[in-house]
Amino acid sequence: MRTSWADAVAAENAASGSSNINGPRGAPRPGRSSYMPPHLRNRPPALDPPAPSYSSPTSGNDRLGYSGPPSGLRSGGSRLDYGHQGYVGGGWSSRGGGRDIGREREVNPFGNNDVDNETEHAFDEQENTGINFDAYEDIPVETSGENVPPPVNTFAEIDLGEALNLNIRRCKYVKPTPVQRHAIPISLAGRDLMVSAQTGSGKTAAFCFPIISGIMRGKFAQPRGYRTVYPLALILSPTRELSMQIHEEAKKFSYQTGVKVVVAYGGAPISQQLRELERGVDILVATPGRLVDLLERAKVSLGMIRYLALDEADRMLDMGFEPQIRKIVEQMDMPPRGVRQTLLFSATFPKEIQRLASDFLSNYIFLAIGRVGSSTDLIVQRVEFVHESDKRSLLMDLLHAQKANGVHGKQADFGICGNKEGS
Ligand SMILES: Nc1ncnc2c1ncn2[C@@H]1O[C@H](COP(=O)(O)OP(=O)(O)OP(=O)(O)O)[C@@H](O)[C@H]1O
Repeated sequence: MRTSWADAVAAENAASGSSNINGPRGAPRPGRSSYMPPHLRNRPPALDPPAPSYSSPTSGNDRLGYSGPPSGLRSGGSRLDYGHQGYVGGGWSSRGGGRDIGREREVNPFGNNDVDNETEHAFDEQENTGINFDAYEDIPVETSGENVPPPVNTFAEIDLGEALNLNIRRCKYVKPTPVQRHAIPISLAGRDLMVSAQTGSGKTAAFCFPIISGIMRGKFAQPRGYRTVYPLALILSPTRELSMQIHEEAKKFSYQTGVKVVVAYGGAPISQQLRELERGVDILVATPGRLVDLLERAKVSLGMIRYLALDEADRMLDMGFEPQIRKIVEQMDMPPRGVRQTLLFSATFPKEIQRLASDFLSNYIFLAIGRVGSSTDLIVQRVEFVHESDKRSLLMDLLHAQKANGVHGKQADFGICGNKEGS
C-alpha cells in the first residue's frame, strides 16, 4: 500500500481524533524518518550530497553568487538528495517540452484531447474573455526606475521558449496586454518590479511567463528531503479562489514544459495538498496562512526560491496577512532580496504597501498601468435623475433593455442613491 506524508498526516489526524483541517502544528513525530518516499525506493544509498548550488538562468537574470540555502537548511531532519544531471525540479523528468517518461501523464489543462491541432487555429480567434482588450491600447502607462527595459508589442519579440510559446497560442492570446508588454521584458531582465494594474488586465500571465521561462532555462538542481520540498517560485495570493484561478492559468502556461505547479490554500484538507506537493513542485501558489502551516510542519522549504510574486498585495494586507507575509519572506529560509527576484502587484499603494515594497524589493522598477486610484477610462458613467416614485420602473427598464440588447462584452453596474431626506 502506498504511504506518503499525506497519508501519514491523515493517519495522524485519525489517530489523534483531530478533525482540525489545519492539523497539529509543530515538528513531525520521530519514527517516521524510516519512511522511504516512492522516488527514492530501489535506489542505492545516496553518497554525501554536494553543496547545493544555483546555476543562473540564461534569461538575463544575473542574480549570481548565492550559494543556496543556509547550512541550517530545514529538511525535516532528513538527509537530502540533490538534483543530478537529468533530474530537473520536482521529479518531472524534462523541461525541454517533452513528456515525462515513467511518470504520471500530465493532465491536459486545455480540456480538449487534440491540443496540437487546436493550436493551428489558435491565432484565428481571440479568446472570449469578456474583456475589451482593444480599449486597453490607449491606457496610460508610467514606468520609473533605473534602466527600464523597453516594452514589446508582440509575444514573438520575447524569447520565452518554444513550449511556453505553444501554450500562449493554445490560450489564444494573440498579443500581449499592456501590463504584459511592459512587465514581461522587465522581469525577464531579472529586475524586481512593483506593478499597479487593474483587475482583469492580464497580470497572471505577466508574472507567470517570466517565472516559467526562467525555471525552464535555469537548470536549477533542487535538493530533495524525505519530507521537504523546495519550490523554485512562490506566488502568494490573498484567497483560495484567486489561488485556484492562478493555479489553473499557470497549469495551462506550463503544460508540457516540465515545470510543475501546485496550489495550497486554507479551508480545505491539507492531506490532499501534501500529496500533490510530494509529487514535486517548481511553482507553489499559496495563501499566506496555509503556507505558514506547511513551513512550520517543515513540509516546504523556501531555501531554493528564485522568484517571489505577491498578487493583490493590498488585499492581503487588508485581510490582516502582513505578519504571515513578513514571516514567510523575512523570517524563514527564503533567499534575501537581490538574490531572489520579487514581483509585487497591488491595485493601491497605501503606506503599508510602500513599506512592504521597500523591505522586499531591490532596485526595483515601478510600473503603473492606467491611473492609480481613479476610475478607469474603460468605465462610462451615466447619471439619470428621476422622481422618487419612478426609480423602480426606471431600473426595471434598464435591466430589460440590457437583457434584450445583450451586454456585448461589457458589464453594467447600477448604483441607486437618494437625497438627504431619504431614498
Ligand atoms: N494577452 C492576452 N490575450 C487574450 N486574453 C488574455 C491575455 N492575457 C490574459 N488574458 C485573459 O484575460 C483574462 C483576465 O486575465 P487575468 O486573470 O490574468 O487578469 P488579472 O489581472 O490577473 O485579473 P484578476 O485580478 O482578476 O486576477 C483571463 O481570462 C485571461 O486568460
